[in-house]
Formats: sequence, C-alpha cells, structure tokens
Amino acid sequence: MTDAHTAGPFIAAIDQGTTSSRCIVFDRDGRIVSVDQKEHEQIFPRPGWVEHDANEIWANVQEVVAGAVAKAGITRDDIKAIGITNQRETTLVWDRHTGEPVHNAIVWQDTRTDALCRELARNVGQDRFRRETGLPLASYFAGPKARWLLDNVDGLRERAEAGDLLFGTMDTWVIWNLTGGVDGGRHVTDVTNASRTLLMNLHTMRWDERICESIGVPAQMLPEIRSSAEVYGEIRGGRLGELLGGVPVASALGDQQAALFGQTCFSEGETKSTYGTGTFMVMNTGDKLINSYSGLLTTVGYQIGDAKPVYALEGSIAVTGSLVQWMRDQMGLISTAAEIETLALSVEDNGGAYFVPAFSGLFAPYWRSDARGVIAGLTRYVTKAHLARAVLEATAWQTREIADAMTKDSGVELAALKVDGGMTSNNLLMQTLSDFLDAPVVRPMVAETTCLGAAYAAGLAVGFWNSTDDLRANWRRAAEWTPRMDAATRDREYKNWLKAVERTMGWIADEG
Ligand SMILES: Nc1ncnc2c1ncn2[C@@H]1O[C@H](COP(=O)(O)OP(=O)(O)O)[C@@H](O)[C@H]1O
Ligand SMILES: O=P(O)(O)OC[C@H](O)CO
Repeated sequence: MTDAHTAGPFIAAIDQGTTSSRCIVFDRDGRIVSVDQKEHEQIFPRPGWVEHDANEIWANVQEVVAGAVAKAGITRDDIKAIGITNQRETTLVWDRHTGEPVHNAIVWQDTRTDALCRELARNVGQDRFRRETGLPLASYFAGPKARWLLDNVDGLRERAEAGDLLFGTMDTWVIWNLTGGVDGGRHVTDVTNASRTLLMNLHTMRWDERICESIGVPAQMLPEIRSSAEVYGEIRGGRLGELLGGVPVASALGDQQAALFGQTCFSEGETKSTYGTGTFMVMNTGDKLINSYSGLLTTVGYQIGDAKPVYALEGSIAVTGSLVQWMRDQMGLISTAAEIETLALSVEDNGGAYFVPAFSGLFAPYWRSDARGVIAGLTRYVTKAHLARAVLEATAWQTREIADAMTKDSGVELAALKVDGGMTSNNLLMQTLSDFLDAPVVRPMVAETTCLGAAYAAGLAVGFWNSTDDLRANWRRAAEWTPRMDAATRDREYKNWLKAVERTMGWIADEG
C-alpha cells in the first residue's frame, strides 16, 4: 500500500469499529499511505445481547497502529498527530486504579435495556429526553446501558459513587489507554460521542444533571466533554509509548460524524450516507439545533476546538448490508455479497415483492421495537431474482424515508447525496438510490471516509491543515449516478413500500 511518491509528514487515524479496529496513515492530500486492520470477537451471551471484550479491542488497537506505522515505513517524527473515530454508543465501565473493565462492553445493537427504556418513558416521559438530548429513549444509546451495568454487576453502584469507576464509549477507552491509562490517562470524550449517551444536554454541551439522575448514572464516573478537534494528551506508556511516545492525540468523532467530516460536508444542508451493516444518513444543520418531529435524531456533527458546535440530523437504519449477508448466509441464495447485483440484474423489476427487514424492530423514522420483518406482495410469479431486487430496494426506500424526514424537519431539499461504505460498490443499488431519491448520488475517491474524517480533525487541531477549505480541495468524485426513473413509477412504488412497512408493525405484542 505504501506509495513511493508520498512524502511526509503524515496523520494517523484509528477507527475502532463494531466488527474490527483499523489504523490508516494519510498524507497531506488525504491519500491513504498504509492500512492495518484486525477483527474482534462478537459475543452473544443471550438473544438480543451483544458484547465486546474491551481488553481484546485495546490489544487490537495497539497492534493495528503498530502495523500501519510499520507498513508505511515511518517513525514517530513523521506522524504529526493521531485521531480517533469509533463505533458509537457501545458502553464500557472500568476501574480507574487497575484499568480493568468491570464487564464486557455492551454494544450499540444490544437490546437488553428495552424494558428499562419503556419504564423510563412511563416514569419520566419521552419528551424531556427528546428536548434536552435530541434522542428518543431507546436501547440503542449509552446511558441506559451504563445504568444496566450499575444495576446488574455486584457492588458496582457503590464503587461508582465512591469515584472508583470510569464510564466511557470506545473513544474514551482508547484515549485513556493511549495517554497513559492508570498512569494519568485522560478521561475525556468528544461532543459527538457524548451526544449519543442520552446524558448530554444538546443546548449546553454538558452532562445534564437531572437527566443523569433520572437515568441513574452518577456524574463522578462521566468523562470530561471536549471538542472533536483538539489535543487531549500525548501517546504515553506501554507498547505504543515506545513506538510513538509524544505524538499528540488530537481528535475524536463518532464514526458517522467522522464520515460527515471526511466527506467534507461542512456547509448546512450537505448530507452523507454510509452503507455498511446498517446505514446512517447525516445532514449538517449548521448552528441550528433542529428538534425532529419526524423520527430523526438530533445530534452533534462536530466541533473544531473553540469554534461553535455544528449540529446535525441523523437517520439511522439498523439493517441494510446485513440483509445482503442474511440472503447469503441464512438463505443461501447468493454465495458472495456482490452476487446480489448480478442476480437482481437478471430481472427487470421486483415482480411485485417488497422486503422490509425489520429484523430487530425499526429504527428511524419509526423507532418501533414491536416491528418484525415482512416480505409483502408475494405471488407464484416471484423468483429469487425478484427478491434480490427487493433486498436492494429496501436499502434505497429506507434512505428515501429518511431523506423525506430530513426535508420535513430542516426545510432543506436534498441537492445531492454523498455516499460511502461497502454497499456503494453495488452500481444497481446506487442507481436505484438516485432513482428513488430523485437526486444525484456521488461517491468520493477515498472510500475510507471515517478514518479520513478523524485524520482531518486531528490535522486541523495541530495545524497540519489550516482550514476546512484545505480539506474540501482534497475531495474528489469517483462516480456519480443521476435519476432515470419517471415520477409516476416512483410514486407508485413508494406507496407500495409504505404499505409493506405498515404490515411490519405490532408483530411483537406488548412492546413499542
Ligand atoms: N456488492 C455489494 N452489494 C450489496 N451489499 C454489499 C456489497 N458488498 C458488500 N456489501 C455489504 O456491505 C457490508 C459491508 O460494508 P462495510 O462498509 O465494510 O460495513 P461495516 O463497516 O458496517 O462493517 C456487508 O453487510 C455486506 O453485505
Ligand atoms: O462501527 P459501525 O460502522 O458499524 O458503526 C456503528 C455506529 O456508530 C452505531 O451508531
């Protein structure tokens, strides 16, 4: 991967993701110099529960940083800063004296706090959470996960109240370890990650005492909230201390916000959508904190140093790429993810079938945990090729529903959608997306927008890049799709999709 024409200095970025950790070294033009990546175990102790071993993750992070540095053939003097981006919401509590996690990390997909969230909604009400934190009460977010740990691990609440325990999302865990761990590691998070806890007040960018109290998380264990681009500390101690001691740790952004940054969506109204296991569409809303009435999340896009925070609206879709995996692994209808395109292209249309993959309920814009998956419109005519089309269309329609909600909430029509992630290699899907959105869809040259965003923020913090204009100049289009579908067909198909969505609701009794 090393590019012989690339000269230093460089910025490194760590992406601590849901399935793997990776480190990428970038040059001043935002080009990739080297990559190293390692998967970690997905732990499923019970149906609906998903955990990660935080020690394994920290070991992997050290390994991939060392790996990327070695592949680039560079030393600490060549690296001006390191940035962090991470799977959001995944929650960890550890002992500040020993550095040992008290339990596995509870992953964002984990639904064990469903009942707790329903109870909080009954006792405290949804509105207050929405108003102050921008989020609906849902098991997706970090605060209730921390409360679950305090309620379910012996002696934890007492230790938390005594100030012996630290809470963090994965940015916090990685930064604390990078900057010295038990030996003075910095206990910080950034505004984007804090905005996914249900504990931060979006108006003040501080922990909201009343909300922390109603969820039941003691303030003593919470990290300091900092901007997304500033020096939090330096790499110190351990294996990475030897290799990169003194390198500033200079950014933290939740991975979807990092992708917004890496896609250089710096102006109000600019929107990106990342197509991986799930899909996350994020629109920059500038200095406007827009309360969503359409089922979106209000969140922080980024904050560069002392500048004002930039807000965003987000539509999160739980199942997109994972539906393609399901067709491959559970149904055996394809043998690789890429085959879904060939199969879908063997027919003209969906043959009347619509597939709503509400496997674990529906995220945005519905937030219904009582929904379950449905294939509607089946007749004897439908083949596996039609189903392949319906699978791809499901991703495109779910995006369309979120785009509509964003227009409703923000008053801004989507001018174009910047895309990234594994599914964007599917041309049919990208064309379908443009058709359903009736807007251009564009993909950049550097598909690793998440790491790139973290690198950009770290580079800005240490003056490696001077302004967001420098970064914009690095963005290059690799591909563009424009709408080809007539309006009548689009409207008819959209109505059918919405009818299919209705049929998913209320499948699980006594939830919602
Ligand atoms: N050609 C393709 N067509 C449709 N889906 C694809 C294709 N290639 C990969 N995928 C899907 O994209 C996902 C992987 O994308 P990636 O961005 O690596 O995800 P994540 O970062 O969430 O792990 C998988 O769920 C896979 O099924
Ligand atoms: O690690 P990813 O790419 O699956 O992203 C997870 C999201 O941050 C969850 O909110």
